[in-house]
Amino acid sequence: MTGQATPDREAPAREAPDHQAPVQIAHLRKILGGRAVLDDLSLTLRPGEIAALLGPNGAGKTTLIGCLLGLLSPDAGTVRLWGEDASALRAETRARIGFVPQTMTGFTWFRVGELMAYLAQYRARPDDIEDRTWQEWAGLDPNARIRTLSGGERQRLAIVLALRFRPDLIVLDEPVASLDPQARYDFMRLLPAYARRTGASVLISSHIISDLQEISDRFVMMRHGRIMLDMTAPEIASTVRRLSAPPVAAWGVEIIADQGVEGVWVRGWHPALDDAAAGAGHAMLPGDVERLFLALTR
Ligand SMILES: Nc1ncnc2c1ncn2[C@@H]1O[C@H](COP(=O)(O)OP(=O)(O)OP(=O)(O)O)[C@@H](O)[C@H]1O
Repeated sequence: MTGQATPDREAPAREAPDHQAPVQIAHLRKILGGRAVLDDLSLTLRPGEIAALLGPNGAGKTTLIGCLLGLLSPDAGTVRLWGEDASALRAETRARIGFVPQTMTGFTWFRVGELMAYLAQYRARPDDIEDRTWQEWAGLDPNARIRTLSGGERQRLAIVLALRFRPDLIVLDEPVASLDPQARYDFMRLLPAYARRTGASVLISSHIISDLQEISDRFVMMRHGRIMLDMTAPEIASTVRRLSAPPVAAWGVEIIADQGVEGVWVRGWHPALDDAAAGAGHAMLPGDVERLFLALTR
C-alpha cells in the first residue's frame, strides 16, 4: 500500500472523452440571470445522425447551442466536440463545425459575394460541390448589399455560409422560420441528402415539427432546461403509446405524460401488451412525435 488517498470516490463520474462523437454533453448546467437555464443535461450525437432539438419558447435550446459552440461556458458538466472541450477547440476542429444562427446580424455593409470571399480567408477553401449546391439553392445576387436583403434572404445566406465549407457537424438554430415554402421544402430535402453524402451530423432546432419528422433520426425534447425525452423515430413508433386510461401496473410501462381525458402517454410498450390492453378495454394510439411533444411540454 502506498497510502495514497483514493481518488475522488465521491465526485460525480466524469465521462471519458469520446473522440468519435461529434457532440458529447454530460451533466451540463448553465445559470443565466440567477437561475439554471440548463440543468443536468446530457446528450451525445453520433456521426451521421440527424437530431431534432425540440422545445417550447424559453426551453433552453439556444443556450444549449451556445454552450455547444463554446460561446457560453458551463457552470457544471462538460461539453465536448470530438473529445475536445468546446471552449478550447483546436482551429482544425472549429473548422469542422457549421453554424446557422436564428438570425444573421452584422456584416451588413458587405455585398454577398464580398462576405463569402472575406470569410473564406479564415477557413479552408469552400468545397466546390457544396458551394455550388447551396448557392444554387439560395439564388442570391453576389452583388446585393447584405443590408438590403430580406429576412429570408439573410437566412439563405447564413445557410450557404455554414454549408459551403462542408462541415462535419452542422448546428442550426431555427433555420427555416423565415424561409418561403419553396425554399423550406427544398432545404428540408437538401439537408438530409448532405448528411448522407458527407456523413455529417446535424443538430437542428425548429418549431416546425412536421419538417423535422421527415428528416430526423432522433428527437430530443426539452422543457425548462432539461431533456424530457431522447428517442429515435422507430423507438417512438414502437415503444410509445397513448392509452385512453392509465395503464395496469403489471404491464411495467412508464407514464411519461398524463393528459387526463385526452389519455395517458406511456413508454416501454411492446407488442405482447396489445392483447392485454385490448382485453382491459384500453383504446390505444401509436406514438406520434408532434402529439407526444405537445403532451410532454404542455
Ligand atoms: N442572458 C440571459 N440572462 C438571463 N436569462 C436568459 C439569458 N439568455 C437567455 N435567458 C433565459 O433562458 C431561457 C432559455 O432561453 P433560450 O433562448 O435558450 O430558449 P429557446 O429554447 O432557444 O427559446 P426559443 O424557442 O424562444 O428560441 C429563457 O427563459 C430566457 O429568458
